[in-house]
Amino acid sequence: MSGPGFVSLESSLEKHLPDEELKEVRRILYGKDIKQLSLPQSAVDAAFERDFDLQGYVFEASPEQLRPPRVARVGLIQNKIVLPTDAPVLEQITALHKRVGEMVEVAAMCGVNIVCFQEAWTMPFAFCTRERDPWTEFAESAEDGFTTRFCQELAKKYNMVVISPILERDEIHGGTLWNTAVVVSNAGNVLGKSRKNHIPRVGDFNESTYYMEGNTGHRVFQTQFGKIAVNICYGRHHPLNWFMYSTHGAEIIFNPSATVGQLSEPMWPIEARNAAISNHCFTCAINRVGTEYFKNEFTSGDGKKAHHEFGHFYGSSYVAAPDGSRSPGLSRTRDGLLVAELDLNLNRQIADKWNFKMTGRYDMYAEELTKAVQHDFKPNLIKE
Ligand SMILES: NC(=O)NCCC(=O)O
Repeated sequence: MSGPGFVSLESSLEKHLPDEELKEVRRILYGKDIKQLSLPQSAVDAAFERDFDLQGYVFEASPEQLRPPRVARVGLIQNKIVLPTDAPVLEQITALHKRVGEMVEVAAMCGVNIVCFQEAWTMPFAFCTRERDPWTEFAESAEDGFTTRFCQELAKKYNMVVISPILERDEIHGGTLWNTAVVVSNAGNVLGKSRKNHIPRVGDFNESTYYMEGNTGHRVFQTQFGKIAVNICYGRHHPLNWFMYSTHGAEIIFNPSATVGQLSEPMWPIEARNAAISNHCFTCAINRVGTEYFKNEFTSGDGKKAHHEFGHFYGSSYVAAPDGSRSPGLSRTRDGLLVAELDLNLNRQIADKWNFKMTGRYDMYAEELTKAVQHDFKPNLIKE
């Protein structure tokens, strides 16, 4: 059942497993028990009235003698599009600003310091259609577009870092398009942007029709609340992409995504979590939610019938920690805000325990990779 009929793995386990067994299943599936974060009643009420899932968790670290805890609260927002995909472009964008704006207000009530939205949050995920019109009209300047200005207002109002993944129009380079996350500091300044490094060519993810592989490398943004990076969607299938953000010092790596049940759901709980473990950092996986309908049929190049829908975006956003623990996921079917309090001291504590940065044979890999990318590479393959 890859569609909207199944609410979440967590609710299914709770419904069907006896308490003692559930505890063991959780231990094995989710790692150490993480505490629920107590959220203000005003926030709980507002989420109920505004009809979205609100969950909060705490990832603690051990007390240290020389360092005080380094606590940051992150907010992950997943949402459906608001208007039909054939509504006028500006109305669609404005309706999404309004919806996400009211969710950010609740994030502020919960004390969130850094909020991240889903991939291409101001638009339907229309790249499946391969049509240019009107979808390229959703593209905006990362520096001073309508949406960036909106995020700057949110950032200033709530003293919150805002990560805003958009379709970028780059006027300096001939109006080219990019899939870009804009990072706005809590003072409301555009700290910078980070472009999607890996562009999918799978199923209906026809994004290569619109934009190319990003050219901003593995930027890490020093914010007041910690060093953050943004590994956009398809980059989560590339362990070296996570690794490079971590190599540049990222303490929290956000993964704003848009992916559907039929394609990737069994991979979803593993990839960002594995990245948190192998890189000694926190990761935040955010997926779009809902089913989007497009007026013109499109095909998937697989001999099957043309269709109007991409499939169900299954939400299930979650946070993973370097010790292998993770939060439950948000709903598969509803808009949601996941608030997580992270003690960033956990990163070094786990690094000191497991030593992956020390035991990693990066010099050996660097040398072998340098050879492997040459056209005349000879694999180290021994035959009888
Ligand atoms: N948006 C995007 O890159 N999706 C690709 C499909 C996937 O990574 O599951």
